[in-house]
Parts: sequence; structure tokens; C-alpha cells
Amino acid sequence: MTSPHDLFIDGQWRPAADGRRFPVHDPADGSELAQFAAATEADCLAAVDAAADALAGWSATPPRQRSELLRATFDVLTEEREQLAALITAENGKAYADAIGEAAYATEFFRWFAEEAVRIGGDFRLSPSGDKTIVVRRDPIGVAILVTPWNFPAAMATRKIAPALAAGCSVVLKPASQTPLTAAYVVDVLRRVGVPAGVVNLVTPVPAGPAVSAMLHHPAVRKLSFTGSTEVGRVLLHEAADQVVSSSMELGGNAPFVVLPGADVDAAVEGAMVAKMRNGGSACTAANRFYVHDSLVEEFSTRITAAMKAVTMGPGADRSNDLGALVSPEERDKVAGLVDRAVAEGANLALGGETPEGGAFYPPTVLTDVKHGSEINQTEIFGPVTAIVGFSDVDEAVAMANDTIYGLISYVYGDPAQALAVAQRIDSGMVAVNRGVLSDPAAPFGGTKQSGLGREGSSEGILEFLEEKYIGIEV
Ligand SMILES: O=CCCC(=O)O
Repeated sequence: MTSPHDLFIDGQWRPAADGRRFPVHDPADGSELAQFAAATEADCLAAVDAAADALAGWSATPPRQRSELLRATFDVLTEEREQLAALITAENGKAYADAIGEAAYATEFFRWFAEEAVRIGGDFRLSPSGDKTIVVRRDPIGVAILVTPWNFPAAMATRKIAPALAAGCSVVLKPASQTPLTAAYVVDVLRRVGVPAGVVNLVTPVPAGPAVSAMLHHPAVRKLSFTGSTEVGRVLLHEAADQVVSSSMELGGNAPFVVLPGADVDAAVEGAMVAKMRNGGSACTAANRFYVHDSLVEEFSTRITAAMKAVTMGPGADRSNDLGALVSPEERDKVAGLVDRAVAEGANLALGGETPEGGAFYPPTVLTDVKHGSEINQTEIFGPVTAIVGFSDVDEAVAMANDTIYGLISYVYGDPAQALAVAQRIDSGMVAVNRGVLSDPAAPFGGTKQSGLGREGSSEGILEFLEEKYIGIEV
């Protein structure tokens, strides 16, 4: 389980210009895993310069060759998935089962986009007046800044790097400061398979804000792809506006999980456990608000409480644990504060709710009789907390599901025809019908409203890194 602890600029691992470093911790016990290079603003701008210098060569590299490098990355990461998973667990704290799942998910983006790299289309048509031939090419948009979060430190990086490289863009990756080791591992695999110097660069500025702003004001930068909170996304959109940098934003969620009258409660609880507990609840896709029809709410609450009670919590590296630590004591305290205030407002604590000693752990927790519109109902929890609200009619459930600034993902359980009808009325970029998980490199991931702009994965994902060029030819 090794990974570089330095910046990667122009094909070289190197320390920060001023030699500064910052600690990376294991959230399970607070021990220090590494001292990682803290990039200066000058390092970040040097990384953009390197990406700008590499752009022409990479964009002119035949798509088949780009594709083969992505495929080689897929092969190496598949071979080394256990090492990658161990690193994810060590610095993020998640359970090993979640980490190995993430390693497979992350790796798959390289295979998917290796296949897309050789399918970049365009258009060729006669103008309606017949005066010219319209040719539409799709060219790489240019240098891309990729800013990724700590909750899926491998998958959120590969979901951006793979389409960018497939499109012919060069990139500067800025991973979260809590989880740089996983990102460095992935970047080193790209180096090992032979991706040319300067095409992929990695910087870890601390604090990040001023350096990311400086990169977004570099004239060579044409693309920003960000995954993280809506709050930070909004700031980055303002920064990107100065140079009119194209921006893809995968932001926060507040996913409703609707259980319709007549739903199969066993299936709903099984799906709810996946939708809630995948990644220990630290996912933008995590079910956040459970709206359960009054006729089923008691049975659903009893069964999900039993299922949550059976979850074993402990260090993620111990493979017998289902639930690992949250990424930091600060994140744990945020979750605990939401639960404490919900209880103070009158929600019933059916399970959990007590912060254990030692490590950034928070136990599986169930709240019933939660009020729609309360703080916990309108905030992305990002932890293992199930907050249940009853409803009496389907129109009310749809209205409550839509009553949020977010629109990333929703879950609906019920008779398939009724569930599909409800899915069509919910305003979110993704809706899972009688399923607890949707994420798939082959499907378009993204949200409506303040959950984001653009789509990742699928054939749509590469379009975020391509720009159309119209060439008109005299007939
Ligand atoms: O947390 C955000 C991403 C989750 C996923 O890709 O499934």
C-alpha cells in the first residue's frame, strides 16, 4: 500500500516549491499516514503551464492510442484493486467492502472511456438554403481543472480524468486534502502506463481556494469539472465566470426515498439499506429523507431499525465491519449535531445517536416522526442516519420530494406502474425505481436545480470535455 506523497507536474513527482507539507490522517484512529506536499500557488500555475504545453501533442494523438492508454490503466488498476481499496480505506475511513466497490467503480471509468475515445462523432449536412456544407467537429475543449472530493477519492477522480483524456484534453487534478494518497496512486498508474508528461498533473494546495482561483484565471484553462458541495460549487462558478471557463458541476443532493402505499416492505427496506448505507451514508446519492406511506410507516421503521442494528461498525481495514469511520472528527460532529437538534425538535430516536469514544465513528441511527422541512430533512446528512417522515397521499409525497433546492437523485418503491408515474413527477437528474443504487459508468450521472450542471459517465460524459466547431464549406 504505497503511493507518492508529492506533486505531479510535467511527468515528475516533486515536493512543493517551498517544501511545505500537510498531514494525512487515518480517520479510524487519528494516526498520521503521511506528510503530503502542500502546493504553492506557483506550483499550481506550473502544473497548468505543463498541461498547456502538453495539450497540442495529446489532442493530436490518435484516438486509438489514447484509448489504449486508458485501457492499460483499466488493466493495471484491475490488477491492483486491493491495494487501491486499502489506500481508500486508510485515508477515507470507509469499510473495506465499500472501498473495494469503489475501486471497481473507479476503474470501470477507464474501460468505458477507452471505448468512447474512438467514437467521437460529429456532423455533416447541407444547409437548408443549399449554399454550403455544414461540417461539425468535436474538438477537445482544452486544459481542464478537475476538483474532487474526499468521499469517493478514486471514483470522482477517474470519472473526470478518463473522459478528459479520451477527449484529448490535458488536466490538472486537485483532490481533497483529506484524501490525496488515492489520487496520487491513480495518477502514478497513468504515468506507469505511459501517458505523456504534462497530460495529467496533480496539485494539493492548502488552503485550496486561492490556488484554485489562480488556476481558473490562467488564460490556458478552458474547463472546470467539480464534484463537491453546492456551497463551494457556487463560489467556483463565480471564479470561473471571470474567464468564461466552461463548468461541469456535480453538487450536493437531498435524495428522497418514497415508499408508496402497497409497496413490498422487504424490498423497500433492502433497497433503503443500500441507498442509505453505501459508503457509510457519505454519498451525494445517499437517501436522505424517507417518505413512507402512513399504512407502512410502522412496519418499515421497525424493519429498517432491525437492519441498521445488525450493521457492524469498526475500523474499515477490518473486513468484518460493514460501517467504517467518517472522514474526520469534524464530519462526525456535523452528523451528530444534526441528529441532536432533530431530537430536540421532537423527532423520535429509534436507534443510535450516541457518538462513541475514539476515531471518527458515528453509529447507525434511525429517527422516526421527523418533520418535513426540519433541518435534518433539508440538509445533506452525509452519514449513517435514516430520517423517516410519514405521508397520507401520493400527491403530498411528490410535493415533499420536490420541496428542496436539490435535484440529484430520488428513489421510489411501489407497484412498478405507480412508481414509474411518480418517478416522472420528481424533479431530479436521476430516479431509481425499485432499486437502491443507480451509479453506473455507462449511465449519465448528474442533477437538476442546485445539484449541478452537466453529466458525467455515459456517452454524455465525454461531451463535457469536447467543444463543437462548425466549418462551413462553399458547395
Ligand atoms: O457522492 C457522489 C458520487 C456518488 C456516486 O457516483 O455514486
